[in-house]
Amino acid sequence: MTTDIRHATLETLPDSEAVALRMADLLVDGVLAKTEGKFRVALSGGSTPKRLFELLAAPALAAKLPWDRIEIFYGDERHVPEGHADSNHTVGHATLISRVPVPAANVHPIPTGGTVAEDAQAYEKILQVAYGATTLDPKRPLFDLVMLGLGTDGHTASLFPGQPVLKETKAWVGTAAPQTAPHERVTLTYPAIRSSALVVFLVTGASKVEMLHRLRKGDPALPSAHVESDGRIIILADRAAMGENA
Ligand SMILES: O=C(O)[C@H](O)[C@@H](O)[C@H](O)[C@H](O)COP(=O)(O)O
Repeated sequence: MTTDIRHATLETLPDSEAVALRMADLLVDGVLAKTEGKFRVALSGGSTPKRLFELLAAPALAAKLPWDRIEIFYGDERHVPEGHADSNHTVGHATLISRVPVPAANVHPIPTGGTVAEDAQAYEKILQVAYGATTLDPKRPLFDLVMLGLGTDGHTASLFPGQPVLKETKAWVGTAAPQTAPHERVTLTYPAIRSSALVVFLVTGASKVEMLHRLRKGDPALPSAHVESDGRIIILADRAAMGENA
């Protein structure tokens, strides 16, 4: 049964550190509960997840995870050369991947060496090989966990307002050329995000108050409000994003 944003579970935490800790718990619980096959997680980009990545890389927590059974993907990527400071994989690699014993074969950065269209197609192929099929089955999610952020314009991943990729109903990966953010982008589409056991939005800080309020109401003007999951959706928000510290 597909979950839409109005049926998401909201958890309000005291601050961004508590949000990161709760996300880490959800990840550990999910990985340990998965008894067969690899746990496929799509990491979100931007600045919010950095603290989560640092927590997951901390020795005490890292030791709890069977890293050989975790496959790491990204929800989106800025179309910049490998190693560029603005790349989500540069951040993910520096703060998490380089610090934990996850096998290199389990890490799938979004390609950025070709044209943005070529790289989107290449990433879709990577996902299909990992999934073992080219058609998504609602009863068998592509991702065990999709982490998403929330932009101050209501975007998520690189599903930005007004972008043609918002209308994509078949492809798993698309491209975006946002006017309000740097770089062309490669992004998971709604169908790929929907193929998930759990979607978790991480929303922290006072700058997100308006968008979080509109997201929770399912405001159709927000690309993030069209996110669905074949599993569950959880919104982890701190008090600042809920406007409670005003
Ligand atoms: O590549 C990206 O930038 C992200 O995927 C994007 O969707 C991000 O999650 C939001 O813009 C929130 O960004 P912050 O966490 O920096 O507020």
